[in-house]
Amino acid sequence: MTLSLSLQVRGLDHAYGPTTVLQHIDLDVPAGRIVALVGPSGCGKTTLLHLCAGLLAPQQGRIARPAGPSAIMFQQPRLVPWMATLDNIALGLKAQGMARAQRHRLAREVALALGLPEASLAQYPAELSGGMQSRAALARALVLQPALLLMDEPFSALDVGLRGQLHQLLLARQAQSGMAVLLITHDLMEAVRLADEVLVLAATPGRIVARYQPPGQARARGEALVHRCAAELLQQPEVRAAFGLPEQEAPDSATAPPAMEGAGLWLPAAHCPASRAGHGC
Ligand SMILES: Nc1ncnc2c1ncn2[C@@H]1O[C@H](COP(=O)(O)OP(=O)(O)OP(=O)(O)O)[C@@H](O)[C@H]1O
Repeated sequence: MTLSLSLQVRGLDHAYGPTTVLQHIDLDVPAGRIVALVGPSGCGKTTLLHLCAGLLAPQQGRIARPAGPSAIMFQQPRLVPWMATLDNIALGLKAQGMARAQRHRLAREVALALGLPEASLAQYPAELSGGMQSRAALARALVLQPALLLMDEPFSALDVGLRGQLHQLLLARQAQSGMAVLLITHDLMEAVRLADEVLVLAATPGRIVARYQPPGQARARGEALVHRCAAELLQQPEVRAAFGLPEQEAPDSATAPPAMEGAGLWLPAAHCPASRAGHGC
């Protein structure tokens, strides 16, 4: 099956002054897929997301974005404090010039689908819980029906239950809409739980050192499979080195566990040329 490409990055380098923070980044996020970018603090994840969003200009290399609208979701909800929740959610539609009644109708629809109570829509952000603010931020992004959704650790400040709920809501919406999602996370388990492809970024300079495709559809992945896949990924020397973990000792063949069933497809980045990335390499 040929997947139409939504986001394509080729040969991207970026430096802040004399310091190179991203080197030779190649990635594809096809429509209808979630690609997770995982790596240690400071490896350049946010810089890469900002380049993909057009918030920073590429210094070298090229980025092709989809023709449709893009939306970005940050770690903090970043709601406008003096606007009611409904107006916050409808903000992007207002910027597109949509009439007030229509944008409020669409914003209400998405907000309720994401579990925000009707009463919260007239409240100001300071009156909402942290979880409700995160739902509002997700609603503000989804109401735009983006062809591309860029997410910078949007769930990292949430408790495990709420994070799980928002994961499910994101997957359900994504399955309906066919948008492409680039998700940045520190959390390997979250990456394996949600993504069609996990890219591991190492630091200094930031570069992709491993590409991993967890098996099956994200919505069908159970916890046990997610744990097994994350463990498999963490056995790879490139991934361990990226996260500063010590090398693993060679397994004792007498006591080594059997090969993991249902595990995903892993390749070090060097064995996965850009031309094949995202296409079942
Ligand atoms: N505007 C800037 N000017 C100079 N250096 C910067 C700037 N923004 C980021 N950096 C540096 O670039 C490197 C990558 O930063 P970036 O925020 O992209 O990493 P990250 O992987 O998102 O980190 P974290 O996971 O901690 O958020 C870091 O060393 C950071 O200090």
